Amino acid sequence: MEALKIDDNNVPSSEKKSGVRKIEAVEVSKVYQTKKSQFTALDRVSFHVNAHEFVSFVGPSGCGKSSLLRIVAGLEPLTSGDLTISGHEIDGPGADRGMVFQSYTLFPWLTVRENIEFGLTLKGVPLFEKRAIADHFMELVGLHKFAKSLPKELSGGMKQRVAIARALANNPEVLLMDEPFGALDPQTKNAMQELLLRIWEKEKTTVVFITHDIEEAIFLSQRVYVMQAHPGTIRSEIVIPRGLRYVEDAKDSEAFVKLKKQIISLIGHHEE
Ligand SMILES: Nc1ncnc2c1ncn2[C@@H]1O[C@H](COP(=O)(O)OP(=O)(O)OP(=O)(O)O)[C@@H](O)[C@H]1O
Repeated sequence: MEALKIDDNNVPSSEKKSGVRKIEAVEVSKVYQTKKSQFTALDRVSFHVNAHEFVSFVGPSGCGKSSLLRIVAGLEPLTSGDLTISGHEIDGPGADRGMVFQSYTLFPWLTVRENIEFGLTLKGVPLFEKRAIADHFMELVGLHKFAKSLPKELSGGMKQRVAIARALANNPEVLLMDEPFGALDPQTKNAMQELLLRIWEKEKTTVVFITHDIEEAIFLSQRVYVMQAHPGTIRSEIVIPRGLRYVEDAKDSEAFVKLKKQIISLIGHHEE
């Protein structure tokens, strides 16, 4: 794995400190068994995510991004290697991990409030507490006026805001996001990125984010793992200077564009 050297003078010292390891993957491989053959989707992938960190994975289609996230979510078993969350091996889905997918996964027959309260209802959280938690997260994603709306009455961006609120309401240690804004129009996508950053800064949830969109990964993350396909491996780990996104028109700044080009060339080189 090759590490790019990026000037991180803008990164506040608090972000430079190596934090507590939340997720640790050591040589994780995933081999899918089809009827006739085997397919290695991930080949000895090692990475880590510190507590409260925002880490993205980018890479060409088929490099195993979704497989990786599904393994971390416990939805898919790994074939070999070690994968721990807070030091514990992952052996299935758990309340410590919340998921937000690209496709809208809200319950269509439940209102916004009921969708957000769903996990809390399952856990038997008392009504008063449940209401207060849902109120907090509806406020956080700006949907308090839509508490009684059904998903079909909401736009795509609003549905994803409910999905984020629903995941966070369960107080997960890690938020796993698989192309959550992939189906949104550019304007809504930008607004959602800003919202997610505000939420992350406020709640300090650990976020693992999968995206095709290099610009999105640079804008949101503290670190980006660049993957390559055939077989899926990690090509590079890039530390994103935090100051990068806090300048005006951040995505058009020289440093941002330079970084984007570097990542494109890393991915492009291996897509040939
Ligand atoms: N259940 C499965 N059985 C067999 N092969 C699979 C299975 N799931 C994924 N694969 C293969 O593993 C590889 C990695 O798939 P994965 O969806 O993880 O990649 P990805 O990087 O998320 O792709 P994309 O960006 O296109 O969503 C692909 O070649 C895919 O065809």
